[in-house]
Amino acid sequence: MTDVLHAERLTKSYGRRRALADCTLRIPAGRVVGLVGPNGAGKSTLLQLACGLLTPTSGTLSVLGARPGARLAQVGFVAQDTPVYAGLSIADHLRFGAHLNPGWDAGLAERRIAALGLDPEQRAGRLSGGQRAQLALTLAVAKRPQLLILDEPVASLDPLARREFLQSLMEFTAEQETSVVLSSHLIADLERTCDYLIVLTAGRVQVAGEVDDLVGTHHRLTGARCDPATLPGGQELIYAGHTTKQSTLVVRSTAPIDDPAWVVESLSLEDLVLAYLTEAAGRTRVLEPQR
Ligand SMILES: Nc1ncnc2c1ncn2[C@@H]1O[C@H](COP(=O)(O)OP(=O)(O)OP(=O)(O)O)[C@@H](O)[C@H]1O
Repeated sequence: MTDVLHAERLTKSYGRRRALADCTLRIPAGRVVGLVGPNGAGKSTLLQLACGLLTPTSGTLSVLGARPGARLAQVGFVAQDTPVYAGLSIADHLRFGAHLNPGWDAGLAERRIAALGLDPEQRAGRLSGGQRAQLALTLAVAKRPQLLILDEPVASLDPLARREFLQSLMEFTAEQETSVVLSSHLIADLERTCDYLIVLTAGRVQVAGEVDDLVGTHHRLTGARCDPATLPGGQELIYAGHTTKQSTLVVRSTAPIDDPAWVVESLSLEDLVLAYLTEAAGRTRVLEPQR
């Protein structure tokens, strides 16, 4: 199956500001991909490049095997600010969607609006932020796209709506074999939903891969204070934190670690992401004991 997204040395600059730098990335089809990174990491830039809304400064990008924007009928996109037409009703939006999209699923759109308890005659401008996001998501999903790109889709939803939305997204993707790329700061949500993860910091891909592989190959080591430079070759250091007596390391290793000097633990996805983010942020790594 063709990769849904393939980037080679993809770079995007806004004037002198480099938002993405030399990103090389392959996202296989059929995954629900979580894209995480701190504010300003380049997530929206990458998603907008994938939709053809921005053009790369250098490097190449293909989406569903074609240039971005060439297969728009197969790509559903919800931008971070979930834009809708304030003066049009919900029903107008659905009619508009039916008119513009050859694969439109009117039944799905109507069922979703009814399940959300929304009045089809209500103007979009009168919806709450969360309801507006749900309308934008309904429009994207009813296209029955091969690839759904969601830029922080759950940010404005309340906790129950967030859980319900992610649940319906998982059901939809399982039924339709749709690939999804969604950015979020809510790692616990991604842990429940995603089977593929990309961590982006300062415009660079720090790690990308199947969630099960990532969780299986990252380990937390705790032991007497040491110099991480002494780690064996097969262990890639991701994070190191030290007190005067103790070191806590996060390492990536495909081989099991059976050194008796370490207490070895597995990491949750959230801890794994935080290890990359902490390291990339250059946080103080020497933690002296409190006096
Ligand atoms: N239109 C623009 N003009 C100039 N700089 C921009 C523009 N859009 C984004 N940037 C800059 O590019 C960098 C990446 O921004 P981007 O919006 O892609 O990050 P993000 O990871 O989506 O952030 P957030 O989590 O805050 O939404 C930031 O430094 C941002 O200031």
